[in-house]
Amino acid sequence: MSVLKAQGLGKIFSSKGNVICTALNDIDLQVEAGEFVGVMGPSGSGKTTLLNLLAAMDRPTSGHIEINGMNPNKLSDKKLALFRRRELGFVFQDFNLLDSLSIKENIILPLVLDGTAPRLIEERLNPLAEWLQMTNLLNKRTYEVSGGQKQRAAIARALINEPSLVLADELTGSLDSKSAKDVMESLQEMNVRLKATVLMVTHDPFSASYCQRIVFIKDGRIFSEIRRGSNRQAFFQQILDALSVLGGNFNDASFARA
Ligand SMILES: Nc1ncnc2c1ncn2[C@@H]1O[C@H](COP(=O)(O)OP(=O)(O)OP(=O)(O)O)[C@@H](O)[C@H]1O
Repeated sequence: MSVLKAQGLGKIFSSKGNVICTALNDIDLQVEAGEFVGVMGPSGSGKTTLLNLLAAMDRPTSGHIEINGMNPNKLSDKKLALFRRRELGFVFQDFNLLDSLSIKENIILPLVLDGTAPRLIEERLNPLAEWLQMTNLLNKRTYEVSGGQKQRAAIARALINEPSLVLADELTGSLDSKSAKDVMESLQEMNVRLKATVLMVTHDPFSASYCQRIVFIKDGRIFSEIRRGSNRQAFFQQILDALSVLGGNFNDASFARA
């Protein structure tokens, strides 16, 4: 079953009727339930624009999007806010945790905002905290944990309401290589255990090598796509090869750490 269907998606930025930039052009993208998909492309290729459209933070100028059978662009503002909270989970580069809350309070926030019963909150939180090795961090403040631990808390927050789709934007971009590895292993484990469907934008070939499929975009269009076999290291090499064909600027520092 497709969780995400984007068809003929286009985005033109314009001002006073003048086209400034065609950021996306005729993007067809389908993501199946339980898939872990990466989106890569050179700087300016349209990755953030695509993510903003899928997150319904911005509207396409052509084409349409369906997430779990719903077109977010047809929802009223109130229903759209609910849609984002229930159907989507977000993981950002800079964690977006609230410093005034504990790690536990941050993780359970989407359920608290939804008025979920405390017993159900605990039932959802406890296995997640255990799988993400966060049980002993739950009562800590955000400034008492490492960057990798913050990002694992953000992953738990994104998953706690069992969303249809998790959207991640450069989630390892602020982390050292050891923490990046921990975070990608955690996300992969959540993909396997919870069958979470994940779409992740990244510049980093190492992080991308945890995905099952990578879609490459260039100049706002889908350029190519590769699928992972059983071996992550071999996939890392495939990604490097695909990037060298694609051209553009990538994060060279990560190229050495398969
Ligand atoms: N609000 C905007 N107004 C005008 N042009 C925009 C706007 N947002 C993005 N663009 C342009 O759209 C194109 C795609 O930008 P986008 O930010 O999606 O690329 P990206 O692949 O995410 O780049 P990066 O990897 O550097 O973050 C670029 O040419 C950019 O300048």
